[in-house]
Amino acid sequence: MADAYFTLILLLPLFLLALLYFLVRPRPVKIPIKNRHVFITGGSSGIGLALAHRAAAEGARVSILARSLEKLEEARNAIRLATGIEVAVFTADVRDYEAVKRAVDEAGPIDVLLLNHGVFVALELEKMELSEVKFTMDVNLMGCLNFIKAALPAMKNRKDSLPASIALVSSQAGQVGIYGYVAYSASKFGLRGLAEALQHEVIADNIHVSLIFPPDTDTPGLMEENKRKPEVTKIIAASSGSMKAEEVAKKTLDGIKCGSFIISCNLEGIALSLATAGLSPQRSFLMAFLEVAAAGILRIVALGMQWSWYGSIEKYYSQRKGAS
Ligand SMILES: NC(=O)C1=CN([C@@H]2O[C@H](COP(=O)(O)OP(=O)(O)OC[C@H]3O[C@@H](n4cnc5c(N)ncnc54)[C@H](OP(=O)(O)O)[C@@H]3O)[C@@H](O)[C@H]2O)C=CC1
Ligand SMILES: CCCCCCCCCCCCCCCC(=O)[C@@H](N)CO
Repeated sequence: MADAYFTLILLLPLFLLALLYFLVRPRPVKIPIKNRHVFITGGSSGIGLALAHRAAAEGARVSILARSLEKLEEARNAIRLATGIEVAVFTADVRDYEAVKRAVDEAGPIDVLLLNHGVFVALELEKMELSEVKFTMDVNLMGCLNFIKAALPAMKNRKDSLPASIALVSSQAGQVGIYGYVAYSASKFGLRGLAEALQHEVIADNIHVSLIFPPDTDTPGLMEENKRKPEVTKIIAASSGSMKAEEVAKKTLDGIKCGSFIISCNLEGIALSLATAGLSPQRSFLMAFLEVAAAGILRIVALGMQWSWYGSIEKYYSQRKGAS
């Protein structure tokens, strides 16, 4: 009897693995980037610039887009200096559909569309101007919709039969809401709904959607954000440490190349993605296995995180009361 139980406990995970192997959708895919057109928005700074460097070094034909031509040319020079490769630059504000359309038409059909542009201010909603809230939503969310709408027809009509990719840079603050990120989290959570629905619509065209969830990353954008960031936002964000832009760029390109729907960047990020797997698509039966096996325990860890974050918020407010 004890033996039978023992065998069952051993066999159960094997059955589960076998089941998940047949169950996971969409099916696994490999997306090459060498000799293909990789278009990166926000490619003049931070994570986008690191992505452009890396994609160029891996042999892709790279285009970068941002608002400031000056920063774009600086980026182009830096990439030429480091790799000897010439990237194409395009200026547009992602909020302006006509300008985006012109850039996309000029650049030619895209194989890997990397929507990385983004703006962020960490501030309580109460202290933010409504114009800043709208700006965040317009750039981070509408900017991606504008771009996809403009680029999709040519992406669908691409000549080769190779798989293509649309990748969106969200944030760990797009997986869990955090103090100071009411507007930002709204814009980044929005990308998830966008991505899940879009994957349904483009799977038949062999286009694969990825969502990237970086933690705090050392970039010019973060330096700027830190000037006004509430202390408690810093404490909560520190739960996931911080990364270099080059490390995030590596995880991102590796994830895109194997078609991962969700791309986490560090260990905390993997735990966060497992804990928030929900109904998102999963191509890897091994990740699916982890999602199923770890669900219960990760919910307890998540509740522990909230316990500690609410503790920080409580402390922050009692100190502020004491000070005034
Ligand atoms: N750094 C971090 O801690 C984290 C960042 N992220 C996300 O990663 C992405 C990149 O961040 P990061 O590298 O730090 O940002 P940076 O501020 O360093 O760079 C942002 C890039 O986006 C471009 N951009 C901004 N607004 C627009 C616009 N309206 N139209 C076109 N281009 C625009 C900027 O160029 P220009 O100003 O010339 O237009 C620049 O190239 C963002 O989506 C961000 O939300 C996610 C998690 C953590
Ligand atoms: C269940 C397991 C949980 C594991 C730990 C989870 C830790 C979450 C921390 C979230 C940090 C968010 C940083 C946002 C960075 C960002 O986007 C800004 N810098 C703006 O760019």
